[in-house]
Amino acid sequence: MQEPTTFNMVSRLKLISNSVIESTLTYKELVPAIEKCLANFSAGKVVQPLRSVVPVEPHNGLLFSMCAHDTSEDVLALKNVALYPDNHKQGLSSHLTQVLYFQPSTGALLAVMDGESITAMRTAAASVVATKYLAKEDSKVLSILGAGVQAYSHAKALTSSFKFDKIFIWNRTQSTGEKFCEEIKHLAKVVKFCPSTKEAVCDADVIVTATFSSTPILHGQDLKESVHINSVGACTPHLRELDDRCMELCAVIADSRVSALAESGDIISAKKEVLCEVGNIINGEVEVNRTRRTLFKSLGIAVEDVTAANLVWEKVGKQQPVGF
Ligand SMILES: NC(=O)c1ccc[n+]([C@@H]2O[C@H](COP(=O)([O-])OP(=O)(O)OC[C@H]3O[C@@H](n4cnc5c(N)ncnc54)[C@H](O)[C@@H]3O)[C@@H](O)[C@H]2O)c1
Ligand SMILES: O=C(O)[C@@H]1CCCCN1
Repeated sequence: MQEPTTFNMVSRLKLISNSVIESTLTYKELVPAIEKCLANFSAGKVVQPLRSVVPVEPHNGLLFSMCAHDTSEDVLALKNVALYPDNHKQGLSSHLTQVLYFQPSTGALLAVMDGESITAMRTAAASVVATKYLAKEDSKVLSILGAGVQAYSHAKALTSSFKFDKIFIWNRTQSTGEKFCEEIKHLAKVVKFCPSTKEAVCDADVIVTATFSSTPILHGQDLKESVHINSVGACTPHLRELDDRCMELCAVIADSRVSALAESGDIISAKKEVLCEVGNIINGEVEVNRTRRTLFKSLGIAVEDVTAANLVWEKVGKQQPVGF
């Protein structure tokens, strides 16, 4: 009998497309699953090395490799992200990603999933969890800086979990920002484009920063006394979205302390302490005063992809015939 090898196992491999994933994942299921995995992560139940990053300098690209084993759920996966900010010029997404989903008991590859919606939705779900624990309960004004994939998933996820009366949008390119406002106008009574970040954030209770900026776009002097920020961009040491004053004013809570100290340009440049991980708050180990200024520094961690991929596998992967 022929021994199973990687190559003859390929005939049983499931390939799961983005359209299938988009119609499968819901925030209703994803948010509690992400909350649980962030709690598991901070309780030491996840084996996850710091992700590796290969710069592809001639093409202004970065190739990330992110792997984790959630030992309490026994789920194993690896995500690749090709981050090419200039891809838009060729009509391609700036993040091209795949998730490899393994059988933990044998290491056999069970599925290759398109990572686009997984990345968009699990990142927004993590921000929902942070907002649940860190923002004021009566938050009514949401501000989003950016109008790309993450801006959209955050608008959808945050409004599906909390009720905002007003959403203020700023984007570097005004026409894209206005188009984005039109797309999300059903999500709040008022959805308005603001020509400056100051106008967009000065009344905000919750702020999302989701851009490729390499210099600060959010300034501490523009923040209210009480505000919660989900900072999603600036995930490499040379990028910044928040100025030093903003970093000084906020208590910083990360998805992963190790990732934040190694990867966040805002934390590294401002030499800012990380108070705790969001998982420490979920696990009841740390209490944070919601009426002060709080900042969730989201780097994106592999266990979030592992969790989202597992939901996809449980809902459609097992049943799906081989191939797309
Ligand atoms: N924390 C996480 O888990 C996580 C996950 C995925 C993406 N990200 C990061 O979030 C950010 C947004 O990702 P996306 O998928 O929405 O990308 P996208 O390509 O869809 O959108 C990029 C946005 O950044 C804006 N932008 C580009 N250059 C800018 C500049 N110099 N100044 C200000 N704005 C600028 C664009 O106008 C657009 O609104 C990126 O930094 C990305 O790496 C983080
Ligand atoms: O966690 C992620 O999926 C992304 C990869 C690219 C950099 C930002 N974080």
